[in-house]
Amino acid sequence: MIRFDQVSYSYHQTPVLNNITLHENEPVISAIWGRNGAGKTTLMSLLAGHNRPDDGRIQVMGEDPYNNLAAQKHLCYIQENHPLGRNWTMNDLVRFGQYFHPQWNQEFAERLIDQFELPSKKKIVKFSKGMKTAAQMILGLASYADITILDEPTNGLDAEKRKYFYNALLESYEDHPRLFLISTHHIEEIQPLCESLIVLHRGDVMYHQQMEEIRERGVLLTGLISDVDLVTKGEKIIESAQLGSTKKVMIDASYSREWKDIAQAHGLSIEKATLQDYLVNLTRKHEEVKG
Ligand SMILES: Nc1ncnc2c1ncn2[C@@H]1O[C@H](COP(=O)(O)OP(=O)(O)OP(=O)(O)O)[C@@H](O)[C@H]1O
Repeated sequence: MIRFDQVSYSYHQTPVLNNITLHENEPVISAIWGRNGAGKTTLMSLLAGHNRPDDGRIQVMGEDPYNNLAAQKHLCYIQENHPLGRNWTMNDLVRFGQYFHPQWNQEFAERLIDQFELPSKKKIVKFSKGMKTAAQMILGLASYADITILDEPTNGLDAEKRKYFYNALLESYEDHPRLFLISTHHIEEIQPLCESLIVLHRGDVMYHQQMEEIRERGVLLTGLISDVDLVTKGEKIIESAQLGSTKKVMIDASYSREWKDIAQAHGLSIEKATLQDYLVNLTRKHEEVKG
């Protein structure tokens, strides 16, 4: 469905994406995670055809997305602070959606507008931050575009509205499976919905894996320093802290039956790290190793 082959991109001679290769061949919900400045927005805007790579090739449904209507008809890219007409109301936004997206689902759009309690005649520029985000997400979800790209889709949404968004995302995906690429800093909330995870780090694809594999990773062990050191010898430790005679470490391993047995045998407490903490530590460790 999408392909990046050895793609590089720089802003004014400063490299931002370095020789990226990334293929997503199936309709899945895929999360893109990375720390600030990792290159997520740049990658998404290249995919949407807003910019052209310096090197390499990008394809959307077999087409180069840059300046190409044949690719654009498959795409819906909702940026953070998506540019909308100054005088637009929700009625205008829906008309725009119907006009630009051949697979637009009007009934779904109307239902979401009701659910998010968005006034149909008020100018969107006068909406609150969360209401603006909801308006943009309705455009993305109801587009039913084959490739839907959402940049930080829950920014400014309160807990209840985020829940509405996740339910709407799942409903629309189940109704019409397609590729969703969703960049987020809030990986814990969205990970149950995602089948794939792309981790971008300093302009490189550090991981592109099945979510079910990566969500099991990150084991926290706590106990006496000597016991912790003994069982973690040879393991990849991605975080470590000591307090008196107690040590707590996070290791880059799967939270398995085997690790639970080892912990019990050595009197250590064991927990699953959150995915967010695991990814933060993993990318930090990567930086330390690379120097
Ligand atoms: N228009 C631009 N001109 C120059 N540099 C830019 C421009 N846009 C982004 N950059 C730089 O490119 C790098 C990647 O930025 P990008 O916005 O793609 O990262 P991101 O992963 O989306 O970050 P965040 O999580 O903070 O939104 C950063 O170093 C940023 O400063």
